[in-house]
Amino acid sequence: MLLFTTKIVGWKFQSLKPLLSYYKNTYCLARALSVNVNVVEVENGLASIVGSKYVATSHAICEQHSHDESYHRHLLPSIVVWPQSVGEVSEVAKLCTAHKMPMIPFGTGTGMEGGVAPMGPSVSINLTKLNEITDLHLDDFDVKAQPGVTRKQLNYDLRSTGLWFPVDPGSDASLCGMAATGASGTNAVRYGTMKQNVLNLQVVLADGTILHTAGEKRRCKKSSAGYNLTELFIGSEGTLGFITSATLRLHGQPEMTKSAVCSFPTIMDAVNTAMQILQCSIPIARIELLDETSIKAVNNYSHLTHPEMPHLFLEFHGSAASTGEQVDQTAEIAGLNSGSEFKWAETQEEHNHLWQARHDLWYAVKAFKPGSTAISTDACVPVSALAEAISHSAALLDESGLIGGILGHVGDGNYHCFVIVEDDQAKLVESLTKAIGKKAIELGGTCTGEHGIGIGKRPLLKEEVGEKTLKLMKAIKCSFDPLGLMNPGKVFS
Ligand SMILES: Cc1cc2c(cc1C)N(C[C@H](O)[C@H](O)[C@H](O)COP(=O)(O)OP(=O)(O)OC[C@H]1O[C@@H](n3cnc4c(N)ncnc43)[C@H](O)[C@@H]1O)c1[nH]c(=O)[nH]c(=O)c1N2
Ligand SMILES: O=C(O)C(=O)Cc1ccccc1
Ligand SMILES: [Mn+2]
Repeated sequence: MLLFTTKIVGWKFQSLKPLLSYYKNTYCLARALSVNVNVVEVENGLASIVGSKYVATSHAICEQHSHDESYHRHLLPSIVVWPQSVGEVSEVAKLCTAHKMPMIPFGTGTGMEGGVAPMGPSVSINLTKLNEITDLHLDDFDVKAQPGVTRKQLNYDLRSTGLWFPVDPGSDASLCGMAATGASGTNAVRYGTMKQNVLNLQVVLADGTILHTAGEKRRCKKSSAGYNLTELFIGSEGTLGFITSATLRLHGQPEMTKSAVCSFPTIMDAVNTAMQILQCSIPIARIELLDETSIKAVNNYSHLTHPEMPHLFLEFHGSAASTGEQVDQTAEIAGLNSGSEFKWAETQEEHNHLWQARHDLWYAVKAFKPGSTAISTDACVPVSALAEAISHSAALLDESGLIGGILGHVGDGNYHCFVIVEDDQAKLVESLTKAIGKKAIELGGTCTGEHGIGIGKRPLLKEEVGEKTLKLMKAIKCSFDPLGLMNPGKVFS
């Protein structure tokens, strides 16, 4: 499929032969991308090329760029490049377009839906070398971050300003990758998802065009000026272009933070508590459901001793008076649903340990059976439908006989059902994830609240949005990327 047949000239190399026999096309692309490359090492038939503007890679590096945190495994990228500036991203895009070479933006590779996995010969474009935080406006609560900046890095840099960026997938993902997947996490119930927290994006299109989705320098909290191209890019999963900076909305650090856990006899008691907290409009900052299996995983992995029962992990933000009021109301609702007394994180260490354990749940789940595969669903329903959705998933899980459990950002109606599988159980998992996605759709929800469509949920997208809407989405994609070079095989088949 690759179109490079040009003669290789102007290269210094140690051994060309293995490369040519295996990866002739890759090699030609590398040459197209940079004229000053020195091949310093040849490993497993692939080139490790350093000392150039763009860096091509060894087999190990290609392997690293062939997958994210999910089970999806396809091909290795033909080559990996690290542009050092937005101009270089544009240059790479122009070259790829000239050679009709598919391009895959790579953030930190923490995605859960195979978004960075090549489906055919492709260039993986690692954006982490662009890692500046610029344009911090303390008075306006906004900041601009390049794609190499992660959420932890941003919050570390902001720590003495009184401001913070609250969207937190448990991973230390890149902020632009988070925009690309429409990420959220535990604080979204209070502070919103990436959709509510991005004011503008700089993007590079497949043909190399550089533009700002809301217009250059725009950083206002509202705008009615034309189409909302910023939101169009949020959740686009690298299929529309490269996000090369994100202008983000910041928030004031809460005056007071209180965290507690509460156990319940049944998962439904916990879910009903969450629903009632929201229906009473308590401005809770975090309300996370962990079923019995999730608690077992957390206890084992993070050395905690929670009773092996369904739990809500809770966090309250505000002044002493307002958190006190929120806590009293929440405790009353939990009590009415047979919830236990709250167990408080008394010190900063306990607080950090509690939330780190929650954020590490993915690794805790994987540690259940080392060497096996963990699979996660990501349904989201209107909060009033949460009890029905979760009891449906719990029943399916029970019937399947698989090791698995349920956890969720229940304040948003978003929950993950996870299972641990062996390789020969793929069919079983496929039917389980499909059934959970379909049920969420039937209840007015979505098959993905935060992880994206990626590879595995492409058939569900049609079911969710309908044929006409899907056709329009494809037409939009085509107007940004007429040759279909941006992350092909993702979102759409
Ligand atoms: C332990 C753990 C826990 C969680 C999660 C992961 C892990 C490992 N996640 C998922 C993940 O962290 C989330 O999807 C991030 O937004 C992915 O960001 P990366 O930078 O890693 O993108 P990654 O590199 O994985 O890419 C993801 C997709 O975005 C595209 N992309 C990346 N950077 C881009 C850019 N600059 N321009 C254009 N396209 C780009 C890629 O092409 C790909 O399609 C999550 N998520 C969540 O929402 N809530 C949660 O609770 C969690 N929890
Ligand atoms: O931790 C989360 O909220 C995630 O989105 C990742 C995840 C999914 C399923 C099981 C554990 C962690
Ligand atoms: Mn999640």
